[in-house]
Amino acid sequence: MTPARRSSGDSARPLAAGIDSSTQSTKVVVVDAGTGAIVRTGRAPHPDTTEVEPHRWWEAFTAATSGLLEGVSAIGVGGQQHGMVTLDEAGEVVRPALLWNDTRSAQAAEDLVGELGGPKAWADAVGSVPVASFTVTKLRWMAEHEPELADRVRRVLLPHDWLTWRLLGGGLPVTDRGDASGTGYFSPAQGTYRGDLLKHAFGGREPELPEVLGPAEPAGHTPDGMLVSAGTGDNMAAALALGLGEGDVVVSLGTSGTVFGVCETASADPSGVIAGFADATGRFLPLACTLNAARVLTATAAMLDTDLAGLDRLALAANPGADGLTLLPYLDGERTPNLPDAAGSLHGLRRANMTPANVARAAVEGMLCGLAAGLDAVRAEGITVRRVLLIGGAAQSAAVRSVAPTVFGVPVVVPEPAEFVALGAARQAAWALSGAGEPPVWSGPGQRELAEGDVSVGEELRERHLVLRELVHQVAPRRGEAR
Ligand SMILES: Nc1ncnc2c1ncn2[C@@H]1O[C@H](COP(=O)(O)OP(=O)(O)O)[C@@H](O)[C@H]1O
Ligand SMILES: O=C(CO)[C@@H](O)[C@H](O)COP(=O)(O)O
Repeated sequence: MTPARRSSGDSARPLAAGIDSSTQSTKVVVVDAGTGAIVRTGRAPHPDTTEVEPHRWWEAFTAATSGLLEGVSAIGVGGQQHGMVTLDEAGEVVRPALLWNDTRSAQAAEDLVGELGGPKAWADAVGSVPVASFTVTKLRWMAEHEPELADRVRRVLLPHDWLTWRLLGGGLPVTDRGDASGTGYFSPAQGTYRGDLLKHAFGGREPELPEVLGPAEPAGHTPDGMLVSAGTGDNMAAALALGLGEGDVVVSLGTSGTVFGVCETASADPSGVIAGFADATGRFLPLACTLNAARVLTATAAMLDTDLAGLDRLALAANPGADGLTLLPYLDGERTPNLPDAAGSLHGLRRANMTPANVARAAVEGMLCGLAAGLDAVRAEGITVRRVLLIGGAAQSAAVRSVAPTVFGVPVVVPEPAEFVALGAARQAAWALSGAGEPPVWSGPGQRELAEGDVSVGEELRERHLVLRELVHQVAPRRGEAR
């Protein structure tokens, strides 16, 4: 049946919707497609686990969009990267999706890197050296641990691919080069899948993969006529919303901590620190990702028997440097550096400095120092860091805003309002709707520049972080030390 198309003529000002289906929740923005002005917003939580039944994302999407999509002409989905969604012959989910932050495939990652020529060969082939986050390692894990289930898999999708496919009401799944570049079986430089790597990883099985659409290519229409854009990964969507210029580097503090900029050439970092992703406009998005960001603050607040506002108050009451306390927050293991089995450390304790305020401060400083190391890695890729754009849930924290300029050592701005993944997905949808060669020009977000940091304190904090990191490297379980 031909869907009833909603043309932009249905109303004087067409609306576009953007979805952010990230680790902890689904967020929705509905905007004026011409200006980007926000008209409506919604959100709904996701389960707090590292394997999730994809239908739970659909439930969250349904709840978050309830009553919001009336009159919307186009919709796009930005999703958490890397998650493994497996479908059988009938399009049913074979097993719950393994998310980017599920580290069970760490050994599979090491094995794959060793089997197929080592880190440089992987970086050259797919732009990244796979760690447990990457889809290809999850497929290897499944082939080894759940071979009967693996035999049933006919298609492999990413979270945003699956949601887009559900929005379209079925048919052949699609993706975009941004999200595809996080699989470990797609070459961002060539713009093609590496079916040979997928087949090897998945024990000789050759599941079908979604077609890779161009940045503004429509994926189709929903049964009731909304245009659906290709969608992309959440970091790529945020980059599209922010319209990054020369010298702009984003630090996103969600469940993951990410550091990225946009450039014209593909990255291939054999150290594995930088993932050489593609972006959502036809360019590239070198990115460093830590496993421990916003949740370091929620976990520390819980330990101190307070809430996030209380944690802010404590951290701001402490001296810079937390009187010598250093927290290395590998609370869920770590991805960068690749220490999936490591644990966190609190170092430098003395009777005089063991206060809740110092622990709160050390948590904020420790989380940010991990991202400062990511900034150095992005610089090493040739990206100029003139200023940091601070986004993600934990960018709302007053303590984070106070400490970030010191730790990063460059000017830091906080763009407002906050939901840039959803806004980027909406911008992509508006772009696909317009049929134009370039994304719509929206007035950029309001920006607040944070007060300048203290250069010498910043240097000392980063140095302390690196020293503790070296110590932890020496005692961390050996498997994680390969890179
Ligand atoms: N004021 C705040 N201070 C510190 N953390 C915050 C604050 N507001 C939200 N967060 C944290 O931000 C996280 C959610 O951020 P978000 O970017 O939406 O994550 P994700 O995209 O991974 O789902 C949660 O862990 C939440 O506790
Ligand atoms: O794995 C990565 C990037 O490579 C993560 O950034 C995920 O894309 C999840 O993002 P958040 O939910 O933390 O925003």
